Amino acid sequence: MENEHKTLNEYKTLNEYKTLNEYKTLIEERQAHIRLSVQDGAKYAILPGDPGRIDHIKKFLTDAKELQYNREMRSASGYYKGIKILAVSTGMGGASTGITVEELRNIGVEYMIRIGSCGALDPSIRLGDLVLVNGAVRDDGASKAYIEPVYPAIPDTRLLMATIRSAEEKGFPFHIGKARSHDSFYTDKEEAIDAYWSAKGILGADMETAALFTIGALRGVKCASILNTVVEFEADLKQNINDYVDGESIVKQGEENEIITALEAFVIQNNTNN
Ligand SMILES: O=P(O)(O)O[C@H]1O[C@H](CO)[C@@H](O)[C@H]1O
Ligand SMILES: O=c1cc[nH]c(=O)[nH]1
Repeated sequence: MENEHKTLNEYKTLNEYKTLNEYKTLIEERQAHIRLSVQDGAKYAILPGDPGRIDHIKKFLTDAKELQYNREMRSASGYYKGIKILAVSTGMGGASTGITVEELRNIGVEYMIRIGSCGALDPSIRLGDLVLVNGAVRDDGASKAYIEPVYPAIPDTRLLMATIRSAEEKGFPFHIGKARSHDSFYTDKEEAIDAYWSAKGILGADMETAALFTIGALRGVKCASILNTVVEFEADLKQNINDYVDGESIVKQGEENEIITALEAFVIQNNTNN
């Protein structure tokens, strides 16, 4: 109920609605892609790329329930230390991430943390290490569809700080730095591109963080991104991602670490808000 009213307040209070039907339509109407309505909303959402990761997040939630599964957007909700959490997969890439961010905001989500996977671009980063992203190179198409490339892709400072504090308190291996978000995996230039951004001090590569940060910031949503390293720098990309999908243990541990880091960051944020 708390979240419903937050969103509805952006429009009018209940008394100002012309009819009860108008009010009901607003809270019951499902978003086109995530298929969730204001009634499903929560203040906090954790966003994996992979719909399969929803199962792993649910293990950390009480009263976890599946909500919707449409295209690549699968959702579940539950509670972590008494706080309602939505888990919604974005699918791969900035385009579907942008749609997910917009529709989650429409149902009242105010804080979003991506829990993704990345390939390391920094040679010192090991499998399963977390990258807490403090800025992203906007090499994707979706963020550029919203605003010119000079606009920075950066997380919400306090939410980033909360992720740093929770990873530190848990003793997880992590790095703080920049990521590069891209739209391609198999062009003929990937090695040269990775070498270029590695030399510029970028820590890791993913496909969603830049769109999340850019679109989230433009829409007033507070965002952060935690990436689990599934490929070390200059290692075999296909082999490593296959190992991850097959449940290889170090990267699975990294995934668990990023889920806990995000959930604990929401607890820190929630304590600050209250
Ligand atoms: O594991 P997720 O969160 O999907 O993240 C990474 O994995 C996918 C590519 O294999 C891309 O979506 C990339 O950003
Ligand atoms: O190298 C990688 C590995 C995972 N995800 C990416 O986007 N790039």
